[in-house]
Amino acid sequence: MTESPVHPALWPAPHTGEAVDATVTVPGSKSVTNRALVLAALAAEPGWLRRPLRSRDTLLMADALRAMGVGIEETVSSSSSATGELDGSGEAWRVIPAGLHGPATVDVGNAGTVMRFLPPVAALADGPVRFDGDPRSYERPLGAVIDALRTLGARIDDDGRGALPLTVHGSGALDGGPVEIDASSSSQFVSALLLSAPHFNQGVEVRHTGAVLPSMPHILMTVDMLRAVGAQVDTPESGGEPNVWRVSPGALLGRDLTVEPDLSNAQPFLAAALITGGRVTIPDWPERTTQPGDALREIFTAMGGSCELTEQGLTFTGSGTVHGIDVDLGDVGELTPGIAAVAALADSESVLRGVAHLRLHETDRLAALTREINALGGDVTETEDGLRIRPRRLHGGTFHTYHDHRMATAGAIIGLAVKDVLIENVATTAKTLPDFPQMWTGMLDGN
Ligand SMILES: O=C(O)C1=C[C@@H](OP(=O)(O)O)[C@@H](O)[C@H](O)C1
Ligand SMILES: C=C(OP(=O)(O)O)C(=O)O
Repeated sequence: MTESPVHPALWPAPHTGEAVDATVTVPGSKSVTNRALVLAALAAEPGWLRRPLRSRDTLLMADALRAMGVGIEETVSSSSSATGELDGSGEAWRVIPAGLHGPATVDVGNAGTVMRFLPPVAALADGPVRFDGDPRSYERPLGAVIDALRTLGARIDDDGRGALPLTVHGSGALDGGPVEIDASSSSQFVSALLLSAPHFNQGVEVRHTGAVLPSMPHILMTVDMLRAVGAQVDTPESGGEPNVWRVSPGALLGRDLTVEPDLSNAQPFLAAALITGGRVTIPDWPERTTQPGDALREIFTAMGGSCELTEQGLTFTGSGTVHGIDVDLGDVGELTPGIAAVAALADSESVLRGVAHLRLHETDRLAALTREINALGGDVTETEDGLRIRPRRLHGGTFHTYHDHRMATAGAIIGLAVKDVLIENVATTAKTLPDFPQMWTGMLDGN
């Protein structure tokens, strides 16, 4: 772990001895919103994005596309926004595609989706696009995307480390064609190349050469969303070769898309029902989805409790006991911090497998979870590809978050069951869920 705990603000995590009983409306999916923005920006006609997530990661994506010339306007139902700024008051974004222009500057923050999905878009711009971001963005893997784009015809200046900061010198078009890529450290490498590929002269054929490929549902999300805007995509699931995806060149439709709630952001609220033996309903839980958070129905049921999907949404009911679990989370890695928090409160040991790549997420999540749960009296050890968690009686203390939104929500889960837990820099949840503290206290008030 390279970062040290720095932020002074400490948030007393709400604690309760009672079963929670609440309905929690969760804002839109980060992953869907940021894909939809890219695809709408590349479409041949304007489109709508309804109930988009407004959070740091998605506002950075919107700002970056705007910097390259795309129109993104906030609309409200009764009157239109005076300035067109994305101030969060509107209900939908209207995306008006335009020729992509440089020079432009893109701040990726610490958003994996922005730092991976946009360099291929920038390669289509007619001038240089400079990418920079938070200190952690310099450490997150990007070299495979840079190399792949060079193979496909792009000119990119970086400092030779295969990471940010960098400049993509867009020339208005990209050849495209076949490319090999090792995406074992992030599925976002594959998604990035596929999303822009309808605009490459020859489309793309992406061949993953690595030993493992994490977060497969997120690649399926990319493929589904591409097809929904008219792209032709051949995949291993549609009878193609294993680990090979092909996208044909072609125009994309402007669509009217309503974004599903972010099921990974629903996780802490479902966890609250599980660990307090309570009940939480998440409205608008989709019947079918590619979001990895849907796996929580199975995982949290195996850890105790039950769930029911009705017209009201997904209701999860805790049984009053929490069991440990032995599970491969390779497909659903972003759920690991929340599952680790619940596992620390369980009645038996857990082993979380298949998530070595989490060492390169917002922070080294395996090290951060181990250090912070153990600082509260826990017994967590890192394995080669995950965590072994032996539940212990935990005590209060400061839970550091390392600029990682999911560390903050993991700490809040523990604080619900353990008195006097202080979350350092809970504001880091703004990456994907700016209202988290209010939503969390609202849940305890039964809202
Ligand atoms: O494509 C996406 O929207 C995402 C893919 C996953 O990344 P990795 O494959 O790097 O884990 C996931 O963890 C991240 O939160 C979002
Ligand atoms: C890994 C995550 O984010 P990013 O999109 O920045 O990779 C996450 O949200 O858990």
